[in-house]
Amino acid sequence: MSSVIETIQTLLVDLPTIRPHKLSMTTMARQTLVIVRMRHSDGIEGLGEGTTIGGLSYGPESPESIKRNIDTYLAPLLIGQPSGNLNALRARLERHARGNSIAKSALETALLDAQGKRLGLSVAELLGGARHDHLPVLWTLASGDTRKDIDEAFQRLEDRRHCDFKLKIGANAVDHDVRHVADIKAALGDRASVRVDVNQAWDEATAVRGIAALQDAGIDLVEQAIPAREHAGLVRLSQRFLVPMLADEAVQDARDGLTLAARGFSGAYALKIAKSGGLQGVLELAHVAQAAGIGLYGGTLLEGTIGTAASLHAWATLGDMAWGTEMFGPLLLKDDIVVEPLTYHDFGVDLPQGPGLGITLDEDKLAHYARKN
Ligand SMILES: O=C(O)C[C@H]1C=CC(=O)O1
Ligand SMILES: [Mn+2]
Repeated sequence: MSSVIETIQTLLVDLPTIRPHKLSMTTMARQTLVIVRMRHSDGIEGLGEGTTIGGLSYGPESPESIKRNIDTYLAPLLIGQPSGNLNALRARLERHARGNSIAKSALETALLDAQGKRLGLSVAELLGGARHDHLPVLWTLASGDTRKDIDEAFQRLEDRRHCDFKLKIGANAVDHDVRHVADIKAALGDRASVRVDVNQAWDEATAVRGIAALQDAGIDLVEQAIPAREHAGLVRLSQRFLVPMLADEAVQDARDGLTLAARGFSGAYALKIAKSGGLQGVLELAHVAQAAGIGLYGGTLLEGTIGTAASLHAWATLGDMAWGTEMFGPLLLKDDIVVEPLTYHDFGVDLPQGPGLGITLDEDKLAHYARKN
């Protein structure tokens, strides 16, 4: 008899960050991973992970709601179903549950991990094959202090860990933020690419003023300067400036990608498995972007190793990503819950090898960091 899904366990795992991570909407001192352990009747376990940033300040899903919605609504849709038909399972989740893209991504990751282990293929191989085994990774400077950010950037350059940097801005007045960014760019010069992420903090008039100054300062990319739903404004900004716009919160899935492209947006899309409900959904968005001549960027919701590995398997199947990736999530965390962490070197990260995600849980670490109530 072919395998069926038997149990789905969810765990909240709290890991401290190596330093406060200051975003426009909140400051993170820890990250909460929602870990999914999906057991199948053939004895195989699939691992998945869902994260968000800053509780509810980023989006409508919180770690607690992800866990609760999987336990109460999504897991019962999957339990007892055949393990191997991922397209049917994805359609079933879509038909019976709206939204909840982070929860769905965690589940689809666990399904793919199990299927890969079952067939002896990596997740990238299941998705058609990896075109890369080493992907570039930038680092986010977000200590909130210009001097500290500059020191951090030089350290990463020296260690050959990162040569592209993203600065999180939008929490302060625009002039203050622009000075902060310009000082960092001036210190780094041509040694590094510097980009900014405003996380929707500006209105369009502020964005016009801020982006003009950022462009003069030599910034390479401006991410989500205005609110997610202001597609028309984002199109105007992309047409007004030479510095390219990166759409993040504005594009969740392929449909958003198509709408924005059809309205005349140019620039790049931040791909995130969490926004698109999983690896298949995010690749659909990537293909729309490719068809529209829009650049690709491998994004993160600050996932730990499992979610980061899942994303890497998806990005590895794509051709060149014009803006690389930001799959540094595990490096922002003080500890890990896997036996073998990802390998970061030479300004990037290696695609994990082996069946499924290529990741093994460290049971002791998991037990230590898992929330007890
Ligand atoms: O891009 C975001 O909005 C989310 C995230 C990615 C890197 C980072 O520091 O925050
Ligand atoms: Mn962003």
